[in-house]
Amino acid sequence: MVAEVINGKELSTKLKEEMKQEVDLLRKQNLVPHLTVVLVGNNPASRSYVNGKKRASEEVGISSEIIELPETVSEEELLDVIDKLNNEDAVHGILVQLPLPKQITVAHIIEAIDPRKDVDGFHPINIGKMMTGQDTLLPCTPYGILTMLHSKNISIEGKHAVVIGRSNIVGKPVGQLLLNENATVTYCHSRTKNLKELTKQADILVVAVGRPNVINEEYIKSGAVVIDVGINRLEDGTLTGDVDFQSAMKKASYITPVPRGVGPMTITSLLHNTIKAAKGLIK
Ligand SMILES: Nc1nc(=O)c2c([nH]1)NC[C@@H]1CN(c3ccc(C(=O)N[C@@H](CCC(=O)O)C(=O)O)cc3)C=[N+]21
Repeated sequence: MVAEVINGKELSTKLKEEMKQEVDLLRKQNLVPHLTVVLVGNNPASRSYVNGKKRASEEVGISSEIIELPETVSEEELLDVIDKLNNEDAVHGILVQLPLPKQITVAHIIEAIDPRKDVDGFHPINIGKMMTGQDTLLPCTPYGILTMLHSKNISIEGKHAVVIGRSNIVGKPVGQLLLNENATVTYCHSRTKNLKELTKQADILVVAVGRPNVINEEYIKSGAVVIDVGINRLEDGTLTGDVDFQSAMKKASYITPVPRGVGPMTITSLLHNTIKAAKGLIK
């Protein structure tokens, strides 16, 4: 079997065209969706991601701004910035780029964001709504992954989904979204003892480890759907996922590449959430 590649870049282009139409209509009603991104410090990867988000916003007509704060900013000062944005009616979405410097406790920042403006879907209220199956702003990477599966009409109900990774921003919520669509979900992580035994049972395998080449054909059941969430920058500057793509191609039915896979879909979800927040759909 040779897997079909799910091209996230192409899918995101198509979805951005649809969103542009919707934003054009909103603009005619004098509603200009606005995203504010807060960037702390000078991490080049963060800067590059933030620029990608701004560029994508412009493509669909969402207005966006980047607030840059120094690496030395205090938690109090950052909370102050968030408070102002919470109270600014023209700001519909607030995203604080992670990671943050160590003097700042991430949970304090996330909890300070108005849940209705939490376009990352990281606020505990939004996580709780997601867990209880209520409509809300969903975490961008997991939502992007579900959109990729839906785009290929890949059925989720009754399937065994194995998620490797248990971060709050990817592993845990992607498992929850798959469960919400009636998958049987297994979480694996660094303390899992029989990883290969478990991954070989997966109909849908989501790999969010953060290390290159941790999964190859030996870990994959024939015909499985393989979703690679890894973004690893190698020494020569190239990007690679967590999955050995060439090897996995031989076993999977569908596979997502890196780059041009999950990454662009994360940004597409952010735009979707910003439009949803602007429309005031989140109570
Ligand atoms: N508050 C917050 N929200 C985030 O959503 C968030 C974050 N912090 N911190 C960092 C991670 C990472 N992330 C990516 C988004 C797009 C690509 C992406 O578009 N990647 C392209 C390649 C881009 C390139 O060449 O550098 C691709 O995979 O094809 C990657 C990574 C969002 N994150």
